[in-house]
Amino acid sequence: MPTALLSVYDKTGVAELAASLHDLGWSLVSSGGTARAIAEQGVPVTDVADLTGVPAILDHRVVTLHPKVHGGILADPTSESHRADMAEYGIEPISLVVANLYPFGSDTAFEHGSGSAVEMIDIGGPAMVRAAAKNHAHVAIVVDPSDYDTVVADVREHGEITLATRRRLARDAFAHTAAYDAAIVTWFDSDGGDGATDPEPLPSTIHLALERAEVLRYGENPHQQGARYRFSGATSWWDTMTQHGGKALSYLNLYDTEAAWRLVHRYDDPACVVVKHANPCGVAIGTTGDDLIADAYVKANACDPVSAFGGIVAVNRTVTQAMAEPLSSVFTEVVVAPGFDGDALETLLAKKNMRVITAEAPDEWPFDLKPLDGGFIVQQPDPVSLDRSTWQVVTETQPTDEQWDDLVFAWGVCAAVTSNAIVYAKDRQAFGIGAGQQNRLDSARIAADRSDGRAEGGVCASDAFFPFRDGLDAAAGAGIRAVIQPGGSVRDDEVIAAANEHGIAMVFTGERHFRH
Ligand SMILES: NC(=O)c1ncn([C@@H]2O[C@H](COP(=O)(O)O)[C@@H](O)[C@H]2O)c1NC=O
Repeated sequence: MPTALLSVYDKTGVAELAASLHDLGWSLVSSGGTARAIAEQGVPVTDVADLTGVPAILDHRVVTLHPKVHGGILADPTSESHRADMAEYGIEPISLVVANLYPFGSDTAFEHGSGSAVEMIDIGGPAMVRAAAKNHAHVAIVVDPSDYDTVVADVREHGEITLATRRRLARDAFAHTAAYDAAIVTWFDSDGGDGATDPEPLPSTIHLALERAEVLRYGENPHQQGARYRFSGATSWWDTMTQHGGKALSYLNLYDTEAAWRLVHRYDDPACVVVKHANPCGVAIGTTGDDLIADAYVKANACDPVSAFGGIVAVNRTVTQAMAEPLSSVFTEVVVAPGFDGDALETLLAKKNMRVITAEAPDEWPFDLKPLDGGFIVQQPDPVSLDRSTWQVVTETQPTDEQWDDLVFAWGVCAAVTSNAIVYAKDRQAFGIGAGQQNRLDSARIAADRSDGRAEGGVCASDAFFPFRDGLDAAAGAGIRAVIQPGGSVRDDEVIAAANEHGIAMVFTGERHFRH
């Protein structure tokens, strides 16, 4: 009669599994709480304390850590010396381990204070999981309740859990304990484990444990496979968002939607962002009329309607019917918002190719990783401050109140644009976004070209300093009256003099926002 050892934190389905195994002739051993859950269903089970002769001690820190348990899991029945040890110490073989761990890596575990978080570090569980996974030639290990049916089906069909299943389960088991340990390391790095040590922003090791959340139709191009992965055991707004019909999101939809969703959350006022190829091609704040979010959309779309075709639209307010109507006449891949009025949703869902998404605000992850041969280059994410208290006016001319509003707005947009980035804006509406050029002058030319005179009297934002006065002269030529940039060029004096010559107000933020 084969023996299964069951010791689970998440008791979902464990009594049903135990009942099935019992019906198939297995005997069952289980740790205290799990044994009770099984016995309550009338299934015979031996408490592990009766097997080891030692009760759970040290407040559950030592329960299954015993040679009779680990010997039973790790024994190789084909080994003569193992068989001799088993006979000498009265060890019975265990053919199946069902274990799931204290949920340390989950959001709930992090709600515990430091002291109780330590108690959420499972020791006996991982020891059993790793032991069974190591000995997968003879033992099956199940860490996920969704595998219970597979195990029962295997036993019914083959009289045992097949080697193929055992290998797959062992692989998943090691992935499970690796993710578990990664969560513990991350917890130490986030507050030093005791809340007293300053976390190191870029620690000596980074432990990524990712689980495939969805397989995508393809990657960036149809010949590349693509999938979305998330941190094991954690969820983000991507997991909680609701897609109201429409086709599945593609790899590029995910990438561009993230860019749009992040940028629109930079603003408190009703705002709309249109993104194409990860760069904004329209951004506006709603300022006029009864329906500010509709106003923001119409203005954002007007920035560059050619690029907005097939774009991603993000707003930071509920989508109204007044916004949905003009939006429905523009081919749009994705619209993402915190909510939709009922009639607006109906209007948009009538557009078969539009993916309509309700989502929560995005989170920030502590690392920004970019692949490099043999690893990644890692940095902290770029925090973009729109607080002007530390900014400095460096020209004789001071910005007017309206220009200040536009400068703050344009700085927020500019920091989300691929370098070199130049943004022309007026009345908190972007009119020209020059992105991704290898020289700043070309970005300025593109911004001026796209603005087509509409930013006259408005402002210009530059993600890095102007190395020469030519960019400033180009902005002046386009009728720009105020400029925001980090400053810090060896030719700042020359650039400031140019601004003074043109009677332009110029603000230095002291912070560069290159974006590659
Ligand atoms: N200390 C031990 O020997 C030990 N053995 C098993 N556990 C864990 O205890 C939980 C099950 O306990 P119970 O069956 O008493 O509810 C499982 O999450 C299992 O991983 C242990 N707990 C923590 O390390």
